Amino acid sequence: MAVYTDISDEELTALVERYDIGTLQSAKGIAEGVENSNFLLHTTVSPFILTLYEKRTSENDLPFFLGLMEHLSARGLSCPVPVHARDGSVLQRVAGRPAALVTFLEGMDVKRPRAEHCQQVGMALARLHEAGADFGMTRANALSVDGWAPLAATAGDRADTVAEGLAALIARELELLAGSWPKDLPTGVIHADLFPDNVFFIGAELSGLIDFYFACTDAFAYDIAICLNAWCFEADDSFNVTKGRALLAGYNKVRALEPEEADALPLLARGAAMRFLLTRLVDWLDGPQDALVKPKDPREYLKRLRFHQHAVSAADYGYGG
Ligand SMILES: Nc1ncnc2c1ncn2[C@@H]1O[C@H](COP(=O)(O)OP(=O)(O)OP(=O)(O)O)[C@@H](O)[C@H]1O
Ligand SMILES: N[C@@H](CCO)C(=O)O
Repeated sequence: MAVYTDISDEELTALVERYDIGTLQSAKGIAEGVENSNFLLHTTVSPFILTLYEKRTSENDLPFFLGLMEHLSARGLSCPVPVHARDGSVLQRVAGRPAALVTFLEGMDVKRPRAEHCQQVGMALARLHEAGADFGMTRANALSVDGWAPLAATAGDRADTVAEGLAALIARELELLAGSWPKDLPTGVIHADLFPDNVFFIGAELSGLIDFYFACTDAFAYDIAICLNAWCFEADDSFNVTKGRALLAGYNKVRALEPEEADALPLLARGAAMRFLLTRLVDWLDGPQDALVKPKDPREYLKRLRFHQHAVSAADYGYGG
């Protein structure tokens, strides 16, 4: 589940009254997600999503995330849009937490993505990168190469309880990544967490993107590398090059990859696997012991990392083929 904070009926009614969105008819907590508390509200006008931001989403970053959704939507990208209260504000405080109401996006995530889904994700990612080009705010990526060593230190030798030799593997890998991480690739706004649960489809058509709470300013190609990790591996941990080819071709159709971006893909994919391995590892070891929030398995990303360690060029991901 992801409802860490309960809200009283009185508080919800008072919240809805701050907006010009009709009167509240129903509210229910949403089970999916692990980061923040989400509620589906129905008013006499339409459905909305109310998010209460929990501890991993910094309040200082909320103007960036909410402003970005508004900006991308104004540029034609389908994503939730923050709703303005009567006084013009988008950020509220509910049950002691920072909160925002956003529009409801129709569609469903796909549980078993196929190549045609991957192609559409590639196109949507490139559109996001283009639509973000004139966004006026920036946010450093706290979960890029400089942020990984502190996560590894938090896990420490306890990593070996998750997989034999994992602590040493992480140490070696971090040294390599820190020494070779590319610094001059084209950058801009990236989503940074465009996993299948954050992309909605209606039938076979992509209907929109959600969950911009890791968005930041970083290399576009790193965002592609995250998607290759999240969309193109099979349940048996093998890389599906047909899906990789579809994702990269979809991206390239909208925004052509620079040669140096393609060359950097194996290393970026390796770093992206490390990022999710580390955040999952820390959550696995130290996350809330609430049986309702099931931590995601870090070992999935260890297996992906091993694939990337052996990749030599973008062709291994289906690029140019
Ligand atoms: N604008 C929206 N329209 C429709 N459904 C939404 C919207 N925002 C969130 N949801 C629903 O709420 C769920 C959780 O949202 P979200 O992924 O943003 O939460 P999270 O806690 O940040 O999760 P994650 O673990 O992916 O970081 C989604 O899977 C989706 O079902
Ligand atoms: N998408 C992340 C979790 C939420 O950011 C993961 O699968 O580890």
